[in-house]
Amino acid sequence: MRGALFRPRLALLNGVTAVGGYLLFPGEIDSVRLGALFAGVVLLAAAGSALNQVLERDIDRLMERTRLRPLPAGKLTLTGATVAGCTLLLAGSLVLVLAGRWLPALLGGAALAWYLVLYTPLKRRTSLALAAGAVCGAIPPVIGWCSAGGSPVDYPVVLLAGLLYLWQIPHFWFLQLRHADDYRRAGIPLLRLRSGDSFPAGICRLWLAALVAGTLLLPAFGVIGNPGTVWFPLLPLALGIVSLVRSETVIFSSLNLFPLLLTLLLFSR
Ligand code: HEM
Ligand SMILES: CC(C)=CCC/C(C)=C/CC/C(C)=C/COP(=O)(O)OP(=O)(O)O
Repeated sequence: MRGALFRPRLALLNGVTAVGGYLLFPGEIDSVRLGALFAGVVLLAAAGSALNQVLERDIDRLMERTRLRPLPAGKLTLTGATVAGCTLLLAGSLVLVLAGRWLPALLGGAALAWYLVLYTPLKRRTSLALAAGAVCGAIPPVIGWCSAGGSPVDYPVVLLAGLLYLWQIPHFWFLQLRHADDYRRAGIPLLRLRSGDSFPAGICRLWLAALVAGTLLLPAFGVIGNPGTVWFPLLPLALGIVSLVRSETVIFSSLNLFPLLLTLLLFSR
């Protein structure tokens, strides 16, 4: 997906995590509202990707990983990418409003604003931008929970969003380990614990252990209920095994399954 303006896999997985938030809410499943929620979040996440690439077209040109994207590759004009992103932004917001409530659309707009106005500029200045960026990716399940009728501060969705927040840190760190030279070339600051050192993979694995521990809390708080609890131990077990693998590329690809597997467990509630 190195040349995708909308980064479809990232957008679809954000839609999946929004569905997870919807399924977590106790009550009847309204399939039309669920479909509108999924479509709305996917459209907003795709809009975010396109507008992020408009803002980052200069550094995307400098990195092997992103130089084939439509803007640096000259396949799309700046106006074309901006119009595409704004069109998806409007479409996604409209679909979320038509799904029946204003709050999900407001949360979606807030997540995009946070991503484009805060995270994207901050990323050029400090490696701690990641802590801000992870807020964006933790919002889709809250959108789903609110679309089902819940409040953003209900503890089950706070726990689910908190776990997704935790997951995004190693999700990015293992990518950063693989593309460190790319990021240095683009002048993007990377987290280092001591000046000059490259980032120790050990910290990433320690964080994965924390993610396993956080995942184990889900049944304790009733987030995963029967019959999901029968299958549940497979998730932290798989996560624990992945964290022992040597290849950072394999860990990055395997970690991308985490939000999907978590949502499947919520389907089985
Ligand atoms: C702090 C938050 C996040 C950061 C910094 C981040 C960073 C990245 C980066 C840099 C890539 C590589 C993209 C490329 O090379 O084109 C990527 C890929 C990906 N991200 Fe994230 N991401 C974040 C949050 C999320 C969230 C919330 C999701 C979904 C729930 C997600 C799902 C994915 C997927 C599925 C890929 C693989 C895309 C592909 O290969 O096409 N990410 N992420
Ligand atoms: C509901 C809704 C719209 C939620 C927002 C979901 C969203 C856009 C999550 C992605 C978060 C993120 C920081 C991606 C990486 O961008 P990057 O610029 O670091 O990646 P890059 O280097 O590949 O461009």
